[in-house]
Amino acid sequence: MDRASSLLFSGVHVNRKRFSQDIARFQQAKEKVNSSNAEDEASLPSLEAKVNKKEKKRKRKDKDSSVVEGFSVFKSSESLPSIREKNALEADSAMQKKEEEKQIERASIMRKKYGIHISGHGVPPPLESFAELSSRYNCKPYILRNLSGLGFREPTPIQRQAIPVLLSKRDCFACAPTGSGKTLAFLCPMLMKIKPGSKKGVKGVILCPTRELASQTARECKKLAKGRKFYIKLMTKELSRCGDFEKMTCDIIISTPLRLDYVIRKRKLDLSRVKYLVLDEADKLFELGFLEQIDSVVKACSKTSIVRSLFSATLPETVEKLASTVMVDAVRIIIGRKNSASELIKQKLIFAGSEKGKLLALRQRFSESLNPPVLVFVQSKERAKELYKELAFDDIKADAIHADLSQQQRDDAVDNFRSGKTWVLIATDVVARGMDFKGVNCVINYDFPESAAAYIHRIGRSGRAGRPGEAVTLYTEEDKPFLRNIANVMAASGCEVPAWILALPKLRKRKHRPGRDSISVIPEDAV
Ligand SMILES: Nc1ncnc2c1ncn2[C@@H]1O[C@H](COP(=O)(O)OP(=O)(O)OP(=O)(O)O)[C@@H](O)[C@H]1O
Repeated sequence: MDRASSLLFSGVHVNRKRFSQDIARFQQAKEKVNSSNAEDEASLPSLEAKVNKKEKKRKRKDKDSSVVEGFSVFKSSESLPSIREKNALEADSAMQKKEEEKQIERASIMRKKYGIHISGHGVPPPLESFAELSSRYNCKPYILRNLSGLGFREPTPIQRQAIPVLLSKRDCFACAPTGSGKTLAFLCPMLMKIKPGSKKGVKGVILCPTRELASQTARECKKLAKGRKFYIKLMTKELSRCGDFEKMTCDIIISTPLRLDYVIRKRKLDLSRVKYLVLDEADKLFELGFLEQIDSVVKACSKTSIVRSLFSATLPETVEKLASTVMVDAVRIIIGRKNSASELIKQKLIFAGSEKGKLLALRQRFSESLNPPVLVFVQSKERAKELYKELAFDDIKADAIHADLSQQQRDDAVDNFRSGKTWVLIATDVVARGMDFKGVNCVINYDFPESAAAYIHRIGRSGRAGRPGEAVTLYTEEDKPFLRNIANVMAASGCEVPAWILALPKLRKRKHRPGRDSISVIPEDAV
């Protein structure tokens, strides 16, 4: 008996004969079941394979899920350091933010201390010292050596702010008092950013309104570049006419607008690689007489990444507006009060009544005290010649400089005044801007200046680089209505001005250039 039937019938006595048919039927059914079991067994490998496959799949799934789980576990077990990393990063950025805030605060304290006013976004902090040129901007040692050789111990306010702005390749408007070191403020970044001796053309252009100023700037540039093989060229008349610019190595060109415009028009010089363009005495350069030439130079300096800058002691809003059409995202830097005279200059107004009265007043002053070097400004070359003739009769070492002289004569007049051979230099406005005659003790406005800006620049020939200076302005009845403009400048720089002058009516007319009686009192045949 097989096991199933024995279990089914255990302990039960069955009459096999009586139930033989049922047993036979049961037997058939059992065989059927057995045969079907046998069939099932035959198909077992495939089923097992299926099960195995399923099992494998499950295991793989499990494995996969364990991988995923593992990964997530790994993630969560690795997330500790990552959280730490995140925290560290956050702490770092918080510290960085704090440091930035401190820097901003330090910068604003320094700006306050030095009277630096800025507008524009992301303006770099001012320099604390020249040494920062190395630490912050990787400046080559020769510049620091030259600065120290020139006796410049610390940067002036305009240098503190304009140098970082230009080094960060931002266009800029810079307005700072006369004699406050604007020249170095634009020369220094230019030399730092230009590779000397490149054969690829001019990289720096400086425009000045007069040949004298261009020549002075070229000399200053060479002093600062000493020790490096820079090719710095002053655009003289001869160079503009005969220079072969294609064969010439030239890193920096310093020129008046007229000369540079000439070579551009003659297609002698390619300025398309210029990286730095400086307009010194910018408000003068934006006057009608220069405008076309400036336009031609600005167009010729066509590099898109060019850095353009405007410098002057006087920058009227009209000029800023006009210039802003060619500037990109410019920073504006004002030192002290905009369009004001240097506070180092003691300013005086003297009423002389008439033209004759002016000559008397001048003679009297020179007889009482002549403290050379003295600069005397007149309004025209004719008047410069006349006054020179008058003073030549007195025992004064005087000379004159004006546009009727040859270039050589003008250079000699400047050199003799600089070296002390000339005590009194009679000049037109040709030397009113930018000229750095060291130690001019007094500026005398023999003829009333034509505008407040002209006044600021003229008197700014004294009181330079921290030294005190004096300015005397003679006026006649005719000049009285224009006194208020000058008096405002005087008052703004802390000089005393009579109340009646400040109460004079405002004038619409800006320029004052009246016809004046001749200075000469000496008969023509006596000369
Ligand atoms: N950091 C400095 N320390 C001492 N002297 C300096 C410094 N920088 C420039 N100077 C000197 O100051 C004098 C005036 O400088 P600069 O001619 O550049 O003045 P400026 O601001 O351009 O004046 P202006 O408006 O009349 O053109 C120069 O004799 C120059 O050598």
